[in-house]
Amino acid sequence: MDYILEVSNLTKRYGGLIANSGISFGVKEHEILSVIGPNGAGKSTLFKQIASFVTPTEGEVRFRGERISGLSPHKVARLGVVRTFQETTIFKTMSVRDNIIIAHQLRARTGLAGFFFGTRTAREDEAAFARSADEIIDFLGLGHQRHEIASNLPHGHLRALGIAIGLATNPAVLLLDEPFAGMNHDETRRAVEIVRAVRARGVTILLVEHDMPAVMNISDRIVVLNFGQKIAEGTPKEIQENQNVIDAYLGVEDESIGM
Ligand SMILES: Nc1ncnc2c1ncn2[C@@H]1O[C@H](COP(=O)(O)OP(=O)(O)OP(=O)(O)O)[C@@H](O)[C@H]1O
Repeated sequence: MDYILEVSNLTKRYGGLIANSGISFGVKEHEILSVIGPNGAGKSTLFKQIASFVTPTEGEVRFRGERISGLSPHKVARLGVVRTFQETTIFKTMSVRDNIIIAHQLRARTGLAGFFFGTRTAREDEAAFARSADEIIDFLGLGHQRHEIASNLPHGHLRALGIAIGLATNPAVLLLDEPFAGMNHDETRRAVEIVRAVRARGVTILLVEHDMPAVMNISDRIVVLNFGQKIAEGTPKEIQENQNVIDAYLGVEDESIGM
């Protein structure tokens, strides 16, 4: 089986604490794969290692067969593995459109300096980026907010802007960090549709999420972590019926696996 992304024996220790222990799995091209697990299970650590924000203690991540562990997050993003930017990396005082245009710089011929100082190549790039930004805005249904300052956006739209910024970097694999957190039912339904539409553009999607109904609805496959280890992997139905998973979630008050 050819995987677009392969996680092999990934282990991360923080002093005596083992945040991830010997985690292995593959991600198929164009699938939506969710990583779930109770609080502190090691999901964020796994994501940070895949996007190379954190270097593994042992093991490695391969993208299209090439080892990406140890490369800078910037390089990994350029190769096509992009973690959606947290709200903190959205420029709050800039418009939706300008935020997305700037995100295109990640794949630009010139650096940010050219963008700000107006070199010719940068000006050509900027026109192309503006067209692409408008296309992404329309695709994500953010048209009414195009010129809105990011800090004025309601929560759901801010999340959509995060996805838009991720898309602007033209990813092959998009890592979504709790894309449905803090959303009401309608916002979640819309966000699920957006994620599906992003996949339909040919993007492979990995997500960490606590909203179990949404995870069960959207995922092709699910990887379950508990205490830093992978305890299960399978389709939503297989995961819901897996005794190890049910046991891991028993006694956890604020989470359920949607049964
Ligand atoms: N930089 C760090 N230094 C020390 N310990 C860390 C660090 N990052 C994470 N940990 C620990 O590693 C374990 C796994 O944390 P992680 O954030 O990956 O879990 P999680 O499954 O994402 O949790 P949540 O669902 O609450 O976000 C936790 O015990 C956490 O305290």
